[in-house]
Amino acid sequence: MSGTIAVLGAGSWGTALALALARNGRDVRLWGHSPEHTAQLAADRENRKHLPGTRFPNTLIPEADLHQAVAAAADILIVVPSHGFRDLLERLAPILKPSQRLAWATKGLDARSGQLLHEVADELVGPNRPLAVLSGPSFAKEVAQGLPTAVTIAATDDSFGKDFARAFHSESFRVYTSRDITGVELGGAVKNVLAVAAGVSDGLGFGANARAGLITRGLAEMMRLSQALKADPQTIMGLSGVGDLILTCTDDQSRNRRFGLALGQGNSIDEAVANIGQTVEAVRTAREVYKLAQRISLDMPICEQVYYLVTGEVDAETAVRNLMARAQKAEF
Ligand SMILES: NC(=O)C1=CN([C@@H]2O[C@H](COP(=O)(O)OP(=O)(O)OC[C@H]3O[C@@H](n4cnc5c(N)ncnc54)[C@H](O)[C@@H]3O)[C@@H](O)[C@H]2O)C=CC1
Ligand SMILES: O=C(CO)COP(=O)(O)O
Repeated sequence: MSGTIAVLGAGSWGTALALALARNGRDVRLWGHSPEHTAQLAADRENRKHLPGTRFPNTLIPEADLHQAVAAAADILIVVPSHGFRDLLERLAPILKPSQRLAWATKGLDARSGQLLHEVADELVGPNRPLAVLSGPSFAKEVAQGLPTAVTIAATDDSFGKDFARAFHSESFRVYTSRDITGVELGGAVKNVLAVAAGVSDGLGFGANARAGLITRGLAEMMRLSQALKADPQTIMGLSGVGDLILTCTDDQSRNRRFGLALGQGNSIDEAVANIGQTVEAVRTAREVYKLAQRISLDMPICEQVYYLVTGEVDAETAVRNLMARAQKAEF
């Protein structure tokens, strides 16, 4: 990755990643789907409105026009919420050049088909285009502030993986490479669902034992799903699996955890989503993970109860009772 990188998606994560790339000496075009928001970013290069103290380097250029952002770029990084991933790829398909490689930092599954995002990318802009995913324990605000962070980049193509990692890698942003796209994507999607469960438990005041139990049994569900989909179990023990699971289940910067906390404290789904005011991926991902587990007859009881919660079929206390009432079984 030596030329300009187009970061498509100017929410908190796209902006933080654009900052990380630009600070690392890369030319970046940052496209957002709201022209007003992009204009505001261009007018406020000190980033005072969103995150004071995170000035945009001169090499970071907000761009309201998708075609211009893509035309200027050697490679593309998508950072829109998962519900916008397929639509954006459909817009990109006719304008991407064959030489442009495609990466994303979106966490979730395709809401229309339940597919993993690399399957959607392969279908819409493949089949031979190098693809990569960036994931791991990384709150946008901390990355934007330049605080130490470690993530994983999994790529279909070793040279793309290495180039993309190099574009980000710095003293404050450590990037590990992987070939296991499926495992990295699964970890990033499922941890959001489990963070809701951890939040619910804490919102109900269940304490530290319950939280640690949920994280550990949640990890077992993540592992089971990754094995069923032929991902590498080691990936689940890495940054994009257990690393992000711990981060998201234990720190209130997580929107998914805060969503669960709000439900545990008796708020409705709509109230919780409105109060957070940003993307809460698990509201959709819980549905997709549930359907996937059903399709392949996989036991994922915590994810299942989160699905019943987000579809309004149970309340927080019933979800917990349902989990605790399960038959006794061997741990492994
Ligand atoms: N914020 C974080 O700390 C991290 C977020 N992520 C992931 O990054 C993705 C994006 O999340 P955030 O930037 O945090 O969300 P955000 O809520 O901060 O911003 C989302 C942005 O996407 C735009 N948007 C909404 N619908 C869209 C569509 N259909 N097409 C294009 N753009 C659309 C919104 O205008 C907004 O600017 C999610 O999948 C999230 O899980 C991953 C790691 C860290
Ligand atoms: O993925 C994240 C950190 O790695 C952000 O989590 P939330 O979307 O729950 O805020």
